[in-house]
Amino acid sequence: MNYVQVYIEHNSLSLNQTFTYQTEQDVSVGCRVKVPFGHQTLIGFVDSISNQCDLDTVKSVLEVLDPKPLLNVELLDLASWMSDYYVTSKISCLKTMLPPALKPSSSHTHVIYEQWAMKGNGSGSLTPKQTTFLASISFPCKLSQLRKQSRTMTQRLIDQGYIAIEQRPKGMSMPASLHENHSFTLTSEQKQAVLIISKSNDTVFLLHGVTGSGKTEVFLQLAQQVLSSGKQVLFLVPEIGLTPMMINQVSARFGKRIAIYHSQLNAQEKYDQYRLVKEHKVDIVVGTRSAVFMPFSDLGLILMDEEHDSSYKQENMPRYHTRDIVKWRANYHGCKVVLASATPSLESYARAYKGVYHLVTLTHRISVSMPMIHLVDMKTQKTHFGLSQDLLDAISIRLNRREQTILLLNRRGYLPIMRCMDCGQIMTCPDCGLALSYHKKDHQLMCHCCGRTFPYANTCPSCGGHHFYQSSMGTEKLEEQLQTLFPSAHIIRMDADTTRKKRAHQKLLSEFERSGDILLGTQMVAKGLDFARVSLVGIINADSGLARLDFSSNELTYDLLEQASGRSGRQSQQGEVFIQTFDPNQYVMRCVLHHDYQRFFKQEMQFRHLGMYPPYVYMCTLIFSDVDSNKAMKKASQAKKLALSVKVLGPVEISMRQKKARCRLVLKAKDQKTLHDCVWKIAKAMKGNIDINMYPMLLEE
Ligand SMILES: Nc1ncnc2c1ncn2[C@@H]1O[C@H](COP(=O)(O)OP(=O)(O)OP(=O)(O)O)[C@@H](O)[C@H]1O
Ligand SMILES: [Zn+2]
Repeated sequence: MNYVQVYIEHNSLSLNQTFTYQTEQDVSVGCRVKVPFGHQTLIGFVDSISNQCDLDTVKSVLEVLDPKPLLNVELLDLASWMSDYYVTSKISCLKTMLPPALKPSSSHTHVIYEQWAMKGNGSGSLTPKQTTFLASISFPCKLSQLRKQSRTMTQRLIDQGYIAIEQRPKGMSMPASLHENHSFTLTSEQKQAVLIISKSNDTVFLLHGVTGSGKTEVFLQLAQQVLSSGKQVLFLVPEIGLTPMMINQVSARFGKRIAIYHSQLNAQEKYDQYRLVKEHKVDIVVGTRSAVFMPFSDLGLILMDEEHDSSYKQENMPRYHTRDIVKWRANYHGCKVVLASATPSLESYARAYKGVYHLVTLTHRISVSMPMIHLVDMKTQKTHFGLSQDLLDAISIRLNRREQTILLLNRRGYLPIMRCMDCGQIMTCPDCGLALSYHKKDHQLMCHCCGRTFPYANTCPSCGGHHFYQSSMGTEKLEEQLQTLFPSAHIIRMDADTTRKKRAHQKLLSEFERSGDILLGTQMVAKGLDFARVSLVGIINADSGLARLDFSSNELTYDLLEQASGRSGRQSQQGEVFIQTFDPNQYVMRCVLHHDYQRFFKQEMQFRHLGMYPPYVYMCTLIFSDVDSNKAMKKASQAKKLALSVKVLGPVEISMRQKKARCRLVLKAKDQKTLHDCVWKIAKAMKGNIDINMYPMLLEE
């Protein structure tokens, strides 16, 4: 008889509690089992196994779900480490690591594969007709199309190897022929970077390269070296939808041996990609956050692009940061890590500064200089619908020259705030207490925090008034107004509302590349885009992020402005940027004006030092929630009494979530272990739900 200790996820349990069950079946650590728990049947993971037990009564396992453990030894170890490091339940870590469909079941939609024709290295003689046919094909293209044109000639070219066939899940983007196997001659800076990283004995590198300095090519060359030595490569990107060009480049370079893993895949597609890695059928994985848990067996290199990006931090349980996982896995596999960004996180840059990471820099763009920044002082400018005359003139010039413009407004919807003109009351979400936005197309009010929507009422709930301030605007209104100002311009809007559908990002971006004049949107338009014809970037409301007064507001604003600016003039035209601000002397604006990351870093580090914030201290937030705000406050105060070894801020009441009041404590310590031990002490002593966020990137979410 086997006695197994099983992790179960249940509200009533304290962190990482296990229960003992018995079974006669074969079972190993890490297998999923179905077990009775109270009146319920739950699925748990086996934590350990023994053949003895001193309990009087032991319930039996109902079913062993996996003949072999789903996760290998490395990933099981990683789950234990994560649970300890982030003070979070081990079962949530195990669950996070696995693709949603562990086993394809008939209820899942199956992937449909398509055959693509790729250019092959054929040999042998061809008839003149076949030669003309071959020359007319623009690779890659769907095989079915070629067959329609001539079945026999297509087959002949396949037989002779002039056409190679590749299976791809339907709907997956294919490498554009333009990028086909095309690698650049590296600039001397790029060459130097590749050389340093490949020759050095250090493990973690920070590649700090200004926007448009060609970091991608450095990545690809490093990947190439590692792949030729037979090892695997993990290439992490923040958001797949925004990096179609990057994906094309990687797939064009490395062909079939690539898996692409991200949140827009359905369960079956994820499972397929996961299996490809597990069975070592691919050598390189390009993916977002969750790809960091792929079951590699022989990892040789991890590349993390835009390492500062907040999407690398998971904001629900387990609240991990991809960078931490990357370093853990690199250590396990004995491989190198390259973190890259034009605006590295303060934390990473501070480590590089101290020599913990090896700093490698790219200081120039490939063939143009950095874009020219204009800070537009909105206190003195004449504006039309929130747009300054300077920016409008610059847009007109671009329209006349058939160049492209990107506009950033970091608020979606039509009216971001509904404030009554009679009594001043703001319409708020009853669940969160935060302002509701009006969305004109759907004609409804929406809470951007919880997503709840309400029918539009043109009546103030407090005084019955019918007039609302029209002073602020979101992307939906900006689009409408730009279209009035520039009636013949082709304007494309990209924000959470226009990108709900699968592959919507790609569609909008290729529409922009083909025929767009203006791309406007939220922070999505600031990330990673590389369009040759964009020579103007406008930032409408540059101060909005600074108003938040979070400890990282300056850093996030600097990143956003510098990254957005970086989309302008990347290839041949000299770029220009107009930043609309009410405070052009604020130091973040001054640093962006000169693309001066170093100065930003030094000054911001001083503020962090004075305020005792990361990276000078280790920080954690604890949030206690309850329908009764007094109870939430009481729990927070109890926890505070346990936190003797660290500095504590709060408790303070913060915005509600799901009708529950929330109270927050902020814990800080100079020493990581002190903080870690203190949080564990609280987590063990206080049962029930505490939302623990170790090393948060923001205080307010
Ligand atoms: N050696 C090279 N010669 C010519 N063009 C190059 C070279 N390396 C890169 N490029 C081109 O320069 C442009 C910028 O490169 P890339 O997109 O890699 O920049 P980046 O450093 O990732 O910038 P960002 O941080 O803004 O994303 C791209 O269009 C790329 O194709
Ligand atoms: Zn809400």
